[in-house]
Amino acid sequence: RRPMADGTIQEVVQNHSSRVGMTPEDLEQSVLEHLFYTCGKDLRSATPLDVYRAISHATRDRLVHRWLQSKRTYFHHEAKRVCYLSAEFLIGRALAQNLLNLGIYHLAETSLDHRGLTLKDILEEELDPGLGNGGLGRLAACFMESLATLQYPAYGYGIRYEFGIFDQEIANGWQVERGDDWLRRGNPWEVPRHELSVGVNFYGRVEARVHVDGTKSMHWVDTQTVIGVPYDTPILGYQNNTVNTLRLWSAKASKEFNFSVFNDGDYRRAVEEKALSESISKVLYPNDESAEGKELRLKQQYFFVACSIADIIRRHKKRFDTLDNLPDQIAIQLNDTHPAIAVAELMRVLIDEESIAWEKAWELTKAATGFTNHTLLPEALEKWPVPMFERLLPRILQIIYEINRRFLLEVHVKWPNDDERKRRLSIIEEGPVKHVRMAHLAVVGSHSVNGVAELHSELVCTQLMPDFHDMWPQRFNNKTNGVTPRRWLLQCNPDLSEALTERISDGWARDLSELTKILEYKDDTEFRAEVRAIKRKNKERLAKVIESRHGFKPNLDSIFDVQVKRLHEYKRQLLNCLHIIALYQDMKENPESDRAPRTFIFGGKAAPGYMMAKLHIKLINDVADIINHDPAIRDRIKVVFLSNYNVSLAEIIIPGADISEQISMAGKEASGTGNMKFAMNGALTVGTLDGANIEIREEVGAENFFLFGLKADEVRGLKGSGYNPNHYIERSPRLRRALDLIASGFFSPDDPSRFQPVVNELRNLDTYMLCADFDDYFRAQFEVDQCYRDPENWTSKVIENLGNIGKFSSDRTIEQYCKEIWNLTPCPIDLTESF
Ligand SMILES: [N-]=[N+]=N[C@]1([C@H](N)O)O[C@H](CO)[C@@H](O)[C@H](O)[C@H]1O
Repeated sequence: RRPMADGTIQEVVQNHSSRVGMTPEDLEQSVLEHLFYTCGKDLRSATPLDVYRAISHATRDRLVHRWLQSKRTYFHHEAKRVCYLSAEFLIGRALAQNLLNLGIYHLAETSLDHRGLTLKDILEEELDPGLGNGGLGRLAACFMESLATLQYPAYGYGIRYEFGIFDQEIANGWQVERGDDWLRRGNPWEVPRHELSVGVNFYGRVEARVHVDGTKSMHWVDTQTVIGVPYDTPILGYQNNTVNTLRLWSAKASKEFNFSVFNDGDYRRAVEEKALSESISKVLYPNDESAEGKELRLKQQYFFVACSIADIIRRHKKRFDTLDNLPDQIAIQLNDTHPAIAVAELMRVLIDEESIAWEKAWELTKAATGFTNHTLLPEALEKWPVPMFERLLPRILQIIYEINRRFLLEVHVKWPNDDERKRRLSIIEEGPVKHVRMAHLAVVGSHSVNGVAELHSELVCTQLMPDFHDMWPQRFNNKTNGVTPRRWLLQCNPDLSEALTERISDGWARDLSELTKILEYKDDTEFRAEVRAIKRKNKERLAKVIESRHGFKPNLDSIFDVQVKRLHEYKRQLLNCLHIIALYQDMKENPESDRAPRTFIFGGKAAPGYMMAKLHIKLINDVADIINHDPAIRDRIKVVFLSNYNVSLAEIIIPGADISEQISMAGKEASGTGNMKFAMNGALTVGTLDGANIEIREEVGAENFFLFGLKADEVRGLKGSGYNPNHYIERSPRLRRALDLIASGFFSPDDPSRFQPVVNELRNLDTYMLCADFDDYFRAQFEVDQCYRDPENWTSKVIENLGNIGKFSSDRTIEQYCKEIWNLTPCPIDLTESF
């Protein structure tokens, strides 16, 4: 507390050197002090988990003053901030990333080493916060890190699930789900903010009150309240002073026990009510790209949205005594339809709680809100039954109806006699049971609607929402995804990062477009040799994981051919499996055939209720079993399914890959982000012209990308003209033979008809056109083989990918969002500034 000239007392964030000193000794001292005071242990009795907690707290000590200063700076400078609302944040482990972004990774390594401890081992003690399903959740995490690195004021808002995405075990080739109790060891990276808890209403009814001045107001009464308790996680910028906040809401019963119920001796109901309300943030729904219709899911969505909107308005009113400038101070981004109810909730708060007129409230809501669509899959588009909405959120439904009434009036003005168009556009889907279309609510309530890659954004306009595009073409835009180079290169591939920094300095870590400078070394033999040596070392690390889990050491000279992503038929893991079987049959027939050895590596979870995807996992494992134990094949083909694919495993697999499989049916994968991470780590892509593959190929050069398959318009054309898979099976002996082998039960001697459903789907429907793309895929894979056996040619392609991948940094994506949707400007943090 410093007395100022004008007599006022100023608060300055102090940092006492011993506590946050940046020398190895200081850090070592802090770790020992936390071991003692925080964990109640000394070095002799400390477990690796204790050391992990101690160094995590010591690291946290070194960011807290930045965190506080960031908040104060934004408040003081009235900085506009983005609030990224997402039901998923797949943030991965925090310690290594935070040490790196604080610039003290090596310091930590040294100070632990000094005590005979290995940072690498300690890092393994951290459990992955699996608060997401896949790409959408990880994208939100990459975005938060880029926002902080680019010094933009930002809040991430989501749910603090007690159980994240399930842990996947493979038992006898089948996926088995285990609860992911990720908090069982505590979490040093979160800070509860009980004082900012919010009450959220459910159920009840709405009553209208007419006031003496004739005005009417709506009141949502007899509700059941659940408390949302915020837990804050710091999001550090890369080597700057910015620390933004990820605020995740946890549900708590509003009152411990409903004593009146309790006193009536209905103990069970008392406990049930408590458990019921706290079940809201209990578990993440494990569906990727398929809408979950359960009432608890709608409760989860409204819960975190209502908490977040209340928090946003509370903070705004603390600074301003008007809400008129809300859109100048806040940008709200809806990460898919999961938080779309925010449009109606913001309206409710502005009208019912802030007494703002409907029209004004609507202008504020639209101006403040943006919506991102991440998928075209019809089954992923969320719509909720009106009766469920009525029961759970009666006031919100009323507001949605009024939004829709006014919207359809706007449609009527433009297309007076087009009832069919009104029916298509309506937020309410007519039918025996009416439904609320959440994507429609999001578009109507937003000033911006974007897709996540050029092709996808185009298909959003032409396929998914043509009527809305007709209505508001100016709202639709594209923001091609990106990934943070801090986690997905600097952290997961330190050797390659060093080789780059040695030659082009470390500017690339902040601005990935600087990677083009490495192209000057394309013909540099030393660099080329280093690129190969680094890949081999990373393959070795991956091979160790495979050996420890599957008991065999993959051949490091083999092509590490990797497909890791959620299991979904449109991602076509089955096509990859068909190629493996065809290759196997070829090798059996021509044992002398001279092909490069391959290690096929799969990983990915299937939604627990998605039986076909689970059957594909079983097929891959059964095929692996047969081929891996076939003496005729030796190690020329090895197949492995690595269980429990998550962010941490990806950080080991991706740097060790030679081939990145991005083989979805064109028009189905909105973007993909794994494709970007692989190319950034020196893998070459085998892919279709789908999602961001198209832009990756444009950037790295067609000659450095193994392309195959039908284009999106060809897929639509063929489907339109009655696609018949048999037409392709008859013309492809390899494909037919592979299908016959599966159908024969060769890979499932214990249950010969196990995979009949897989073969039937391909022969009768082939929804994702594997048969149409099979031969071309086989051809592309043959090109991979040929190229791999020419290491100089391969290395050139790898360097071309590395040098031209800069576009796919989430920094570029975030800059575009900030300039074109959120109208945000950076707000650097000065630690000496006092307020
Ligand atoms: N939901 N969803 N969509 C996805 C992914 N499955 O999470 O979002 C990702 C992030 O936008 C996309 O990369 C991916 O193509 C798309 O399928």
